[in-house]
Amino acid sequence: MAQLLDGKTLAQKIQDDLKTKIPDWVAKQGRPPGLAVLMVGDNPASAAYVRNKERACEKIGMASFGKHFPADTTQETLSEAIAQLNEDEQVDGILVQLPLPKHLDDVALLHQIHPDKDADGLHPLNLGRLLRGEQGIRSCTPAGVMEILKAYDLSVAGKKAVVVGRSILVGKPLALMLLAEHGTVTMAHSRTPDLGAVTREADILVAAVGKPNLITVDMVKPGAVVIDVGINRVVNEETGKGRLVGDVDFANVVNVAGAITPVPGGVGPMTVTMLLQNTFLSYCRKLGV
Ligand SMILES: Nc1nc(=O)c2c([nH]1)NC[C@@H]1CN(c3ccc(C(=O)N[C@@H](CCC(=O)O)C(=O)O)cc3)C=[N+]21
Ligand SMILES: [Mg+2]
Repeated sequence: MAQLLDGKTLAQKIQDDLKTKIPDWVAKQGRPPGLAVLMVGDNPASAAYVRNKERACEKIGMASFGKHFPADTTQETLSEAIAQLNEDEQVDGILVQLPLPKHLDDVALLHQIHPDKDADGLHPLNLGRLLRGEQGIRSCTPAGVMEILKAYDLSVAGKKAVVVGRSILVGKPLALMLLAEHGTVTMAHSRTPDLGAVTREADILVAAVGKPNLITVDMVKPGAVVIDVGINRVVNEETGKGRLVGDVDFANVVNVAGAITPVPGGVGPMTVTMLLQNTFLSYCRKLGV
């Protein structure tokens, strides 16, 4: 059986650490770090994520400023809201919950967030810094993956890493982070022929596509580290209950992999934690520490 990479416990540990640090800062600076979450519409999955983020803020003593807008909100209204948050001294991190309703231009809004308040690490300046190997705010999900590897002493240097999925949210930035840690990185995606032949080479295999059971046991090299970034809600036909699964056929792959992240309880909780950490670091930087 593979070693379980417990992102939930690691996330808890990092959040506890932030929770211990924050009161001292509040005492000295007169205010807590603050995160603003912009959400548009009432997509139930987004609403649940946003609630989680706000609850996590509250738990560690960070201020959260929820900005919830109706589904028919205009680009101008949102643009105005971001401009205000950019100026707001209480706000250290700004996040636009994705996906946005179709009529809105999400990229234009992401570009508008001040790069120093870009808690999600999706502003082109921060992505450019990652590409160049400069310091900057790193996107949360890939940063969470790297934290898991580090916490479990799974070194990347010299390893063959295969990232399946090339989104700007996960696949692309994660490939760059693995490369920065001296991995030999391959990016695979929906147009990759014979995906299994590629993934079987991986010492570190990351699935970030959003397709249940995409990675089957025959696609995994024995002993490989398997990181499952997929978050898929599926309904059990018999019970009618919804549950969360990743992109990896966990039940079978767990018998072959050397280490594996579960879903839930793997990468997901780390994403939220990295968002808090990014906001805290922006706060510290702003105060010149
Ligand atoms: N601007 C933006 N930034 C994001 O980072 C972002 C986003 N938009 N839109 C949606 C996706 C998705 N995402 C998740 C965060 C936490 C869990 C998470 O905590 N998952 C738990 C389970 C949660 C549950 O049970 O529903 C787990 O895997 O254990 C999942 C998914 C962030 N996203
Ligand atoms: Mg893709």
